[in-house]
Amino acid sequence: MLAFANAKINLGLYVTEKRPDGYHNLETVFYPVKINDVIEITDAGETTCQIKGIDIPGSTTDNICLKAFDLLKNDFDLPAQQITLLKNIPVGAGLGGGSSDAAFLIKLLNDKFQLGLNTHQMEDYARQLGADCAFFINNRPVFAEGKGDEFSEVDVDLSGYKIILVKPPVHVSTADAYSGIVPHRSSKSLKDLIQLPLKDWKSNLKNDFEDTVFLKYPEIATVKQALYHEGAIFAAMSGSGSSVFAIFEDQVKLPELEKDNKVFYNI
Ligand SMILES: C[C@](O)(CO)[C@H](O)COP(=O)(O)OP(=O)(O)OC[C@H]1O[C@@H](n2ccc(N)nc2=O)[C@H](O)[C@@H]1O
Ligand SMILES: Nc1ncnc2c1ncn2[C@@H]1O[C@H](COP(=O)(O)OP(=O)(O)OP(=O)(O)O)[C@@H](O)[C@H]1O
Repeated sequence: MLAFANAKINLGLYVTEKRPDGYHNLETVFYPVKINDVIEITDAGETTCQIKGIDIPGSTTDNICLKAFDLLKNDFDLPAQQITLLKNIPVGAGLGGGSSDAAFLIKLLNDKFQLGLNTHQMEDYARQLGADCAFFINNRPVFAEGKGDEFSEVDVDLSGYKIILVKPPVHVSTADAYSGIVPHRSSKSLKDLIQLPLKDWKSNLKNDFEDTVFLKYPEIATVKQALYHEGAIFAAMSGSGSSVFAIFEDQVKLPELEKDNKVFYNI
């Protein structure tokens, strides 16, 4: 069986306070985008994970897909599986790639072995694997708070626009990015700001990681400026970086940006 695990971007991201458990509370809107990893599971003599496509730093045995499998195996009698992952989502890019793989594997195992888990039960398993993971179970635009895994409805539809994503050749560690942040409560809730017309997002929506990450990696700020120069209605770094997305009215070609970065069109 196969699953196509898409990525996400963050429309606004406010880090509001440090939690006693060392994590941070935040406000963000998760929005799914069409850059997909492909996950295949087949019955096997032992459970292993084989990775193709983009290289993932670290050992294959540390892959989050194996953590997801082991989590469900603790509660269900699952036969060994060969997990094959075709990695297309840039790694360490603020796109939730690993979290998405884990969430889609949970959904795949639920379907293949008819575990009978509903959306909320799968979200509870996903929460144990990462702060970004639970979003990918329902996989629809949503307002998120808490660690990023407490959801409420939001009405955002960008299907009439062209979304471009630019990945500079920079890997940003999420933990490092959070360690550089001074949490603060924003004067207006993102729940209200996100309802503004798209043309007003540039002056109202912010990603709190940009201030510190741009200082350390100015090439990411340069990409954002270039996207606005090319006519983007809204552009921002996604998550803790390093990728930058931009929303355009119409198709664009970005030959200058393609020279130094990986560019994904119309995601
Ligand atoms: C930056 C975002 O991408 C925004 O969507 C997410 O908050 C990151 O989520 P994630 O990559 O799934 O993060 P995890 O793998 O759960 O945590 C990685 C590290 O990031 C920090 N972390 C993560 C999420 C959060 N709400 N507060 C944190 O402080 C912690 O140091 C944690 O050890
Ligand atoms: N299947 C996987 N795909 C990508 N990274 C994985 C995977 N399994 C484990 N990892 C580890 O998780 C780290 C974070 O990867 P990921 O691509 O999720 O970062 P990200 O896109 O910045 O995510 P986020 O937006 O949640 O910060 C990687 O550096 C890698 O070492």
